[in-house]
Amino acid sequence: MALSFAVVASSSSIMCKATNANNHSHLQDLSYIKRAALISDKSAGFTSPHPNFGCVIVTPSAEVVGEAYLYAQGTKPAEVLAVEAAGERCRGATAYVNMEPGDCHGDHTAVSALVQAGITRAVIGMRHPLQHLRGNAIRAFRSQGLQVDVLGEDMQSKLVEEARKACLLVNLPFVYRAASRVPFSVLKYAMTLDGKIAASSGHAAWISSKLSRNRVFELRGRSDAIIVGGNTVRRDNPRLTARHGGGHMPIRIVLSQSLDLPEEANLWDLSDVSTVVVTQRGARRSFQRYLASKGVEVVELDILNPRDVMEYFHDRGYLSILWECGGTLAASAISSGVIHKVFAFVAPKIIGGKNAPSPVGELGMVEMSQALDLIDVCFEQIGPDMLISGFLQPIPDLTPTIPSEDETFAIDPTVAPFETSIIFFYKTWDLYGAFSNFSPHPIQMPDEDGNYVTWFSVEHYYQANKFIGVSNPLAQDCIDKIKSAKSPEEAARMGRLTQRRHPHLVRSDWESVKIDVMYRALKCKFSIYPHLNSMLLSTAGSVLVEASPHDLFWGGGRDGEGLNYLGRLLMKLRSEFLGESSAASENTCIAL
Ligand SMILES: NC(=O)C1=CN([C@@H]2O[C@H](COP(=O)(O)OP(=O)(O)OC[C@H]3O[C@@H](n4cnc5c(N)ncnc54)[C@H](OP(=O)(O)O)[C@@H]3O)[C@@H](O)[C@H]2O)C=CC1
Ligand SMILES: Nc1c(N[C@@H]2O[C@H](COP(=O)(O)O)[C@@H](O)[C@H]2O)[nH]c(=O)[nH]c1=O
Repeated sequence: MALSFAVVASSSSIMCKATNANNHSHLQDLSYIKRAALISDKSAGFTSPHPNFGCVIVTPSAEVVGEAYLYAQGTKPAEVLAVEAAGERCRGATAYVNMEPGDCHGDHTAVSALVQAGITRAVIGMRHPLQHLRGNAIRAFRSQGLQVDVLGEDMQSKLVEEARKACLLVNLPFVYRAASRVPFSVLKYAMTLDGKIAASSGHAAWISSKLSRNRVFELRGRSDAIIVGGNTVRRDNPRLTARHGGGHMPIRIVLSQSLDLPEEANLWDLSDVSTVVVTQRGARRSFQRYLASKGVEVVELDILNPRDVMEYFHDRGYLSILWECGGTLAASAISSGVIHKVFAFVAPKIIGGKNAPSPVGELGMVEMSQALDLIDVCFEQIGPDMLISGFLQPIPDLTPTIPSEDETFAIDPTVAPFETSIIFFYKTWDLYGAFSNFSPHPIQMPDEDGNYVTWFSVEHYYQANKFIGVSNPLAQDCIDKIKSAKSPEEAARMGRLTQRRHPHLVRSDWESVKIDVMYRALKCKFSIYPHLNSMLLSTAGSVLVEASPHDLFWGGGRDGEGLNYLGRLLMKLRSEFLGESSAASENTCIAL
C-alpha cells in the first residue's frame, strides 16, 4: 500500500535488538531506512508545509537506540530528538534519515546534533527536494568526516530502489509541490457501481459505507484544505471536518463564480475550522460583505480557474489539497492539470438515472485512446466498498528539473541569488526563513512582574499577548495553552481561534500595542542568536518583505498591497543593529 495518504502502522519498541553484529548488512540498512520513513509519517498533516522527517539511530551491534520524528513545523528536529533518546550510545552509531535534513534556521541544528553526538555514518533516503537546501546537509556531514550513503547514489540495487520509493512516497506532496509549484492535489469521490456520485435528484448521502467515510476523515486529516464547488455547497450543505478528535483540521475552500450561495450553511460555522470562499473579481459584493461579517474569508481572483486557485494557495504555503467536489469542478481541475492523484471509492450499489451526475464532467475527449491512464494503481477493499487509487501525473524526478545551487552557478555564473534588492521571506524553509515568526527560536521576555519567561517562538509570545492583562480566568487559561503549544502553527491557530470565537477575551488596547509587542519579541530574537543577527545584517541594502499573500498587515500581500509591518520591523532593527542614527539614513528602509 502506498505510504502517502495511507494508514501507517504504529511504531514498536525502539530497543529492538537485531542478530547481526558490527557492520549492518545491506538488508538491515534498508529496513532501518524504511523504518525512518514509516515513523516520519506519524505526524501526518502537522508538519505541513514542511516535509516529514524520521530518524533512527542504530549502534554497530545493530541495536536501535533512538528513533524520532518531526512532530510539527517549528518543533525539535527528528535528529535532535533521536540523539536525545540515544544519548551516549550515539558514539560510533549510524543515523538513518528518510530525507536529507533541511536547514531552515541557519544553524544546522540537525547536522550538528548528529555530528556532536558522535554519529559516524549517515544513511539518507533521498536528497532534500528544495534547490537551496539540496545537498547542503550531505556536504556538511562529509566535511565533518562522516560516511554518507545516499540511496540511489552510493547504494544501488532493486531493493534500494524500493526503499528509496518508500522515502519518496512519505513526502510525495512535498515533492510534487516542489516540482510543479502548485500544492499536491487529490481528487476523491464516492460512486455507485454504475458510476453515479448522486441520484438524479442530487441526493448523495450516502453512497459509500461508514468504514469508507471514516477513511475519508483520515484523508482529510492529512490535507491542508478541502475544496468543493458552489453546487456541492447548495446541494449537500457539507461540513467537511475530519471528525477524528484532536488531529489536524484542514481548512475548507469553496470555489464559486456566481457567489450564489446559501445565507445559512454549515461551512459558515467557523467554530472548528475556518472557511475561505474563492470567487471571481466583482462577484456579489454584498454577499462578500455578508460572508466577511461571519468571519469567512473571501478571495477574489480575476478569473476563477483551478490553476490560478492552486497557484494562489501554493503561494500561501499550502502543501496538499483534497478535492471533494462534484463532476463539474472535477473536470475543470483535471483539464487544468492540477490533480495529481485520484481516490475513487466504489460502492456495490446501482442507482441508475440518465441525469444522475458522474464523478468527472466534460473533458472534451471523443475516443477511448484519449482516456487518462492512472499510474501505480492500488486496489483496497474497505468494508463492502473498493477503493481504487492511482496517480494522474508521474512522480516528478527532481534531479533534472531542480538543479542544485552549484549546478546553477555552473550554468550561469552571473546568477547570484543572494544579491537581490528585495528579499522575500515567508515559510521557514525559505532561504531567509529564519526571519519568519514561526522559526523555532525561543525568546526570553519579561512578564507583568518583570520576571523573565521563555517562549518557544516569537509567534507563541505574540499570540499570547493578545490576552495578557484581561481579568478573566479564561484569558489566563488561553495564555497558558498558547505558551505550551507544541509548535508555532499550533500557537497561531489557538490565538486566532480564541480571538475569533471570544473577542471579549482580547485586551482592549491590542490594536495599538501589537506592533510594539512584535518589535520587542523580534529584538530579543535577533539579539540572542548571533547567527540570526549576522543573517539580518547580511541583508543590508535589501528591502525585506514578508511574502504572505493574505496577511495584509504583517505581510506584503499578493501584489504588494500589504503593509509589510514584519518586514519593516526587521529593517528597523537592522538599522538599529548597524548603529545607524536614523532609519532614514538607510535608503532601502521604509519608515514605520
Ligand atoms: N459522491 C461524491 O463523492 C460527491 C457527490 N457530490 C454530488 O455532486 C453534485 C454536485 O456536483 P456538481 O454540480 O458537479 O458540483 P461541483 O461541486 O462540481 O460544483 C460546481 C460549481 O463549482 C463552481 N466553480 C468554480 N469554479 C469553477 C470552474 N472553474 N469550473 C467549474 N465549476 C466551478 C461553480 O459554482 P457557482 O455555480 O457557485 O459559481 C460551479 O457551479 C451534488 O449532487 C453532490 O451531492 C459532490 C461531491 C462529492
Ligand atoms: N456522498 C458521499 C461523499 N460526498 C462528499 O462528502 C461531503 C459531505 O461531507 P460531510 O458533510 O463532512 O459529511 C459531500 O459534500 C461530498 O463532498 N463522500 C463520501 O465519502 N461518500 C459519499 O457517499
